[in-house]
Amino acid sequence: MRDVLVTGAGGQLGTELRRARWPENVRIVAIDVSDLDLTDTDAIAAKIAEREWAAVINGAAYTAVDKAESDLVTAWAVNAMAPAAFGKACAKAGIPLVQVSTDYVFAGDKAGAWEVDDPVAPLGVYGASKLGGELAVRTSGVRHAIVRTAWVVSAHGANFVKTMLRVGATNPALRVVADQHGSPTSATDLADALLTITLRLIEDEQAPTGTFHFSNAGATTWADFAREIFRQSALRGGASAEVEAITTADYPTPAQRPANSLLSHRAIGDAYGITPRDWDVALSDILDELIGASVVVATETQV
Ligand SMILES: NC(=O)C1=CN([C@@H]2O[C@H](COP(=O)(O)OP(=O)(O)OC[C@H]3O[C@@H](n4cnc5c(N)ncnc54)[C@H](OP(=O)(O)O)[C@@H]3O)[C@@H](O)[C@H]2O)C=CC1
Ligand SMILES: Cc1cn([C@H]2C[C@H](O)[C@@H](COP(=O)(O)OP(=O)(O)O[C@H]3O[C@@H](C)C(=O)[C@@H](O)[C@H]3O)O2)c(=O)[nH]c1=O
Ligand SMILES: [Mg+2]
Repeated sequence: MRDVLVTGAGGQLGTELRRARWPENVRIVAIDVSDLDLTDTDAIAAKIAEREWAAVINGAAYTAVDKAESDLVTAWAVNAMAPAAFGKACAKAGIPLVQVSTDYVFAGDKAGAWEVDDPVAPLGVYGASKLGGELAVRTSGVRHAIVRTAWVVSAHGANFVKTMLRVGATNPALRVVADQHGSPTSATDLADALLTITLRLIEDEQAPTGTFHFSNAGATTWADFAREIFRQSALRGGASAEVEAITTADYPTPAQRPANSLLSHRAIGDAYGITPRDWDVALSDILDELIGASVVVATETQV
């Protein structure tokens, strides 16, 4: 049996990694803060030394983007120091580390999709702390894959889809920013991609390492994403609301966010043959789980 340690067990990604179709000889040991507090770097080293792990997927993070602006010590502890500790401990144990990172390492000022080696320039504490985690993993000497993703959504945990459905249930109209561009990512699809990468890293010492991008395919804005959520929700008899397109300036937040978050899939396609499906198709699976499958109304003539 190969044991794979997964942090962030109760998060969006951790939940989907637990549900993913791992081979029978792989056991997922998913842990949360009660098993291991990631601000305790000694405890991280002890957890890795505890047994012979096959690999580690660090799916936990401090993901409250606005809160991080005023809580930077905790954000840096979880997002940078913990990956550093995992990098060091996994290098010592000779096992691969899969670290998850974010589009928010980029400034968002590029016209096209961000390539893995494009210059990073985070706009806020969350992005900077995640970049710190990337740099620490890269310089730890561990065999690693850093997978940047963006706009992660799922039927579980806190995310934009669930926020829209909750707020849309009691409000006829919502104001949503229309000048931030990106691709939503189903946590289920991200988990599948990480499964592929992790298994290759376990099985093959020569498996591709380095930095990769994964999101679902297709570009949208938060406003158009919200519209599609309500369109598909209404088809299922769920909440619906009008979406008023606003600018980032109309929606002030503590943290600045990138205007363009689009991630290129070139590296992950070349190295691992992973080609993501369209984001609106992935969204449909999430709404099936949250609301139920779409109702097909039969138009029968009553006699
Ligand atoms: N969500 C998104 O839109 C995006 C996420 N990412 C990255 O993807 C990865 C997965 O994110 P996602 O699943 O959405 O995040 P979630 O916020 O859903 O889950 C994060 C998990 O990390 C845990 N965690 C936080 N602090 C600690 C700590 N001190 N010790 C142990 N566990 C802790 C949380 O536990 P608890 O809830 O108990 O605090 C939670 O289970 C992260 O690396 C994130 O940075 C990248 C781009 C977009
Ligand atoms: C709820 C709401 C949000 N917005 C805006 C704010 C923001 O620009 C955008 C999305 O809101 P969120 O709160 O989901 O944004 P945010 O938490 O910044 O999402 C980010 O999380 C981190 C962890 C990442 O790594 C990123 O990839 C990204 O997914 O929509 C509105 O315009 N209207 C609204 O009613
Ligand atoms: Mg958020």
